[in-house]
Amino acid sequence: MSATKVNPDLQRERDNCTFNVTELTNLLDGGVQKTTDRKLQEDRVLRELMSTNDVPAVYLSHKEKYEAAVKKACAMFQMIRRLQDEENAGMENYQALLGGTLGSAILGDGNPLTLHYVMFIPTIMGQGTVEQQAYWIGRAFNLSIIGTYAQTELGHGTFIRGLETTATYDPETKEFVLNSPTLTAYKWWPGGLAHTANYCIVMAQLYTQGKCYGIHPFIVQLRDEETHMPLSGIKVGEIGAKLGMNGTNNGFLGLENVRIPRDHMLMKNSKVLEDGTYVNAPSSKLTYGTMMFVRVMLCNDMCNYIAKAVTIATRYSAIRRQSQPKPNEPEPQILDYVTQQHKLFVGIASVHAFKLNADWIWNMYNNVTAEMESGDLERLPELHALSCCLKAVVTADAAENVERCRLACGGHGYMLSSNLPLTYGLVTAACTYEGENTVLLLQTARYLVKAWQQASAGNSLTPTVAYIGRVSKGRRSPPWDNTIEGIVEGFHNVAAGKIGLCVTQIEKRQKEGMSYEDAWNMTSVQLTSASEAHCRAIILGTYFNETEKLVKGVSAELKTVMLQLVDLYVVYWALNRMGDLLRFTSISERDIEQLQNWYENTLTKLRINAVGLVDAFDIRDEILSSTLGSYDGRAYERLMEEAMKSPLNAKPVNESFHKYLKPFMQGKL
Ligand SMILES: Cc1cc2nc3c(=O)[nH]c(=O)nc-3n(C[C@H](O)[C@H](O)[C@H](O)COP(=O)(O)OP(=O)(O)OC[C@H]3O[C@@H](n4cnc5c(N)ncnc54)[C@H](O)[C@@H]3O)c2cc1C
Repeated sequence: MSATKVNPDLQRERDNCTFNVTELTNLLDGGVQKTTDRKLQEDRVLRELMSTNDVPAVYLSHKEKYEAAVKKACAMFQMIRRLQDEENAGMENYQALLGGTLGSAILGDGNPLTLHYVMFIPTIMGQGTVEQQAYWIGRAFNLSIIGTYAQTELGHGTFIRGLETTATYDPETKEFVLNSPTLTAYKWWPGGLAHTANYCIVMAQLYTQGKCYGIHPFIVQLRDEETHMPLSGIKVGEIGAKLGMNGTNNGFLGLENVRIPRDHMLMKNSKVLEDGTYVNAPSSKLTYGTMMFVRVMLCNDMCNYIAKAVTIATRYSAIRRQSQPKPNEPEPQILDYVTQQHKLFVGIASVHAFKLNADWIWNMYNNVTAEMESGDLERLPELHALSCCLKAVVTADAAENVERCRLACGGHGYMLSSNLPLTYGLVTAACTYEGENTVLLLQTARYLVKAWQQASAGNSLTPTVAYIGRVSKGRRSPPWDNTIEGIVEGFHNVAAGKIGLCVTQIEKRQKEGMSYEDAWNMTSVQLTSASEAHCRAIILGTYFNETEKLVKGVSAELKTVMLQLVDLYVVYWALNRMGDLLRFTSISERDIEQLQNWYENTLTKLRINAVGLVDAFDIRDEILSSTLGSYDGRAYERLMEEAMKSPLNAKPVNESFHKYLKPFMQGKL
């Protein structure tokens, strides 16, 4: 770590830490070797790609930001290409450079080439025939062509069947003709579409022999490979400035009689034959695998962003002193305020909880895939339901945690140089892309309602919803048990109780004459709440169970802290959802009082290790990119150094004084 002098308050925190920080770092990385590899990779990438003398990106214009992002993205992928050649490495280099750690250190506000790697190539691999893969993948992998993925339109995002772009087969020429029949049919959002990509996977309604066969993927060339000029019939551009991710070059696309060869339709699943005959393939489960992979990656990325935010806010809270609660005593570190601990420590625990949950669902995915190969599809809907709600809850919690960390830094957290606002921009976007969160929660709710109905009919349920069976049979909930296991059980009762109420409500509304759809819509606030409760129960239970396993192999000191984090997280959520627990369990006023004390005592126990816990995330200064969170704690010096980089500080008097202020002040304007 940094050799510069460390702020004495921060140093004291490190001296007082009760566990071995490196032991925890290794555990979080997945082993000593993985930590060593990660550090080596960081050394190499940062040495080559971080330029210290650039003007801070926040002072660039929108256009300059894009141009700088393209320059860095090219340097990044040039490096990956070399590393892949030298080491014959797997996907680790891509994962690190596209994600929330190294990727966001180099391109802090998004990467215009991300979609090429995370959507264009995987879609060709998942949905292209072997011949199509052979034709496209090589060129795509070495970036001879740059692609993106265009699904969302101006008029439709969630409702895919409502997309309006058409691809009509012309058997005369053996081509598809693509059109955007209306303004709302324009593709809108795809990353890299505006000025970066020259190819694109366009999702369009397939028409052949006069019939519509629904949404299918087509590879469309957008720009000339030499001049980069848009091809005839292609109307392409940028959608404009956004809350964040201003480096991703999100674009729009209109198509006017654009002709593409028949074999540019990705035909692994369904085909259109030369004469225009449509051949429907048996539904492929492969697309499901890609989706699971993306969602798990997203959960891991969210962990990285929360870890960053909470590292910044915790270190800053250790060096920041404010107020004087006891007369004649020095101002305390703001980390000593229990309200501050309440804001920060749940963020630290969330990183652990989400990491373990992401690993757990990934293992489950691999097991279910193995079952599928032997023809057993039983757990597929369960896995789908889980991945939907987990994505929704993790991204929403990540956004909440990052924003809370920003607020925890007071005014300085509002500075872009704290890197908290930019991090929020990246995280909150994930609440919308890869499935809008409310819509995902409602998808899980459909599964839960079905599970309730199956249980009521006496059928057995798959493991993650087995608890519904117990409650749906009307057994009284057991007496409240004020332990971690008891709280997790309580959350199961809340989830099952909420699902049961939703089912009752829907049935009642239908009996009163509502259609099922209207009854569903009328009940949807409760349905999303039930879905979230189900997810909370899973997250809490998994975090507890997986930590119990993990601590068997760690030192006694680390074990104590890891279990304290579990206590904190589970009790935090119990207090946070007290209304639900009161409604659906037999928790008493006395239990609540005990929980509140337990929570406050756990905050106090964790206080001494707060800095050690965020140090264990081992996020180096270049990746944190924050004036407030650096390892040495020189927040004030860095704030001033960054302020001096503002272009407004280049001259003592700004021209506007002579042009406007002075004449105005002297009454001449
Ligand atoms: C940063 C960013 C990057 C993106 N990148 C891409 C990309 O590369 N390629 C691409 O194709 N798209 C991309 N998207 C688009 C993204 O996938 C869509 O925005 C997303 O699917 C949501 O669709 P929408 O915007 O149409 O919202 P809508 O679906 O219109 O949602 C608006 C509101 O309506 C609600 N709603 C909608 N349907 C229902 C329902 N059935 N029940 C209850 N409520 C409902 C939602 O909950 C939400 O509150 C990106 C978006 C963002 C923000």
